[in-house]
Amino acid sequence: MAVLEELIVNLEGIEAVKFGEFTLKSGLQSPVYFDLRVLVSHPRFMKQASQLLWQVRDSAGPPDIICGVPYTALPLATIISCDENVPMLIRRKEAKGYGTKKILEGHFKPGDECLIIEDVITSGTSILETAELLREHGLVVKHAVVLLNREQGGEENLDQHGIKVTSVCKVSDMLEVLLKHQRIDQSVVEAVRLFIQNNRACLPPRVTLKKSVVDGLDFQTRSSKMLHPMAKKLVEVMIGKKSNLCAAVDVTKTSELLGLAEQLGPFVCVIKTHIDILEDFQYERTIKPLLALAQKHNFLLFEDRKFADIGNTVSLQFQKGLYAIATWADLITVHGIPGPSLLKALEKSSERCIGAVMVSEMSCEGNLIDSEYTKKCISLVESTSSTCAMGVVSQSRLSHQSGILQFTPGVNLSTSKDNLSQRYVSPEQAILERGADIIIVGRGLTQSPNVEQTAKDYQSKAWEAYLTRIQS
Ligand SMILES: O=c1ccn([C@@H]2O[C@H](COP(=O)(O)O)[C@@H](O)[C@H]2O)c(=O)[nH]1
Repeated sequence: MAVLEELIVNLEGIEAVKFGEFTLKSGLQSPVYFDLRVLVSHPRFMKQASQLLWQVRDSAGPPDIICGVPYTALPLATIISCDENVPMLIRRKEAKGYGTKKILEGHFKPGDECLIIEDVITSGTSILETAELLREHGLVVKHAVVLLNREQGGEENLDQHGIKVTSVCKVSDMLEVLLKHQRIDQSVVEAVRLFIQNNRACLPPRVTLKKSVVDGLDFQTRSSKMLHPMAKKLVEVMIGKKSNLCAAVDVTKTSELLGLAEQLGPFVCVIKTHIDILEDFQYERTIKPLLALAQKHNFLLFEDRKFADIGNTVSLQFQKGLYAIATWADLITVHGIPGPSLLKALEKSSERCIGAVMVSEMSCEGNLIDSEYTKKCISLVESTSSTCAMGVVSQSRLSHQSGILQFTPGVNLSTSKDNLSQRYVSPEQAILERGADIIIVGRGLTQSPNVEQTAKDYQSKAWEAYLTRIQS
């Protein structure tokens, strides 16, 4: 008998899988019950299960580290760790209230790729919780291996969050093996199949958005609290055009930039540039026509320069050089690392009252920003909102001051990630769950075969989500 087949038969034998009538935690009546916790009493099967889990891991190669979802998968992960000589992390369910107060035990480096080990997957919630914690600590999570997939939607749910699930065994495989070995009859197989089919599990909605007074306020009302003139101007454009869509036009030719600005212009409130990626930049041929399009279609220009140096250097980078950003941009991104001196330098370097937007969280997986840094960025933005800062780039609602605008990148309707660790959510998730005021969409727009129609679609989805948020 093949190892998997033998294991399945033995799992039934030790009552890790039972058939009958069971009332689940949710109140549902189920014809099947899985309890893989009993595996710990059967070392031979534990070993078999661990070996099979390791064998099915993605062909991408060994991970840097593994982490079992507490508690049932912890011993399985431990066996794999020792047998395969791969380091392991322990995730606590609650942080210790004393000593190091750690929630993750073990040594790791940010950027290490961590494979999650789990016994059973239903909706994927437990794997997702573990993955989010690991990601918050800078680990990269792309794969999870599970012993038993209940085929109730967990695999698909996790795919939406950039996690590929590989399972040793699916419920349907298990049923076939047990039928073959006459451990169950056809009527049980049918009953379990029907139950699984009718009870696909959804992930609970993400609740990253801390309920904030800001959520219930419309842009008109918030405008009266905005201290920065550029914030007020942007909100006026947004209300006028019913658009909270910012297009990130990351292209390398001036003609492409201008062509896309012409197509996108009617649907967006802002066009964001990385002006230094243009191969043929010429102030006269690039900036002048871009400014004309901004005027024609009534959008603002946002240079995503992400300044991060000492005041004097930033002041030069802002005003001088080929790009002379201070002469044309309405908004500019900055990092918080240098502290208040950077904002002061910007404020003194232009009379145009350009709005600074601080990158306080990033969308890419494995970034090194932690919650302490984020908090410091927010207090800097809030304390300078009358003079320089008008908003933040973030993945969640961080400021509860209604005058601060939140820009959220990492939005795409057709994919959940790119191949360089960018992560995406939908416009609705960005606005309703993460608190975005303005969504930033790049390739979702610029690589569309029908730019205008796609822009219209993002614009209406984002505006509808904003209307839903202020009404709820
Ligand atoms: O955390 C961040 C900060 C900035 N960006 C910028 O947004 C766009 C996103 O482009 P997509 O094609 O939609 O991925 C891009 O210009 C980034 O520099 C971000 O993605 N994440």
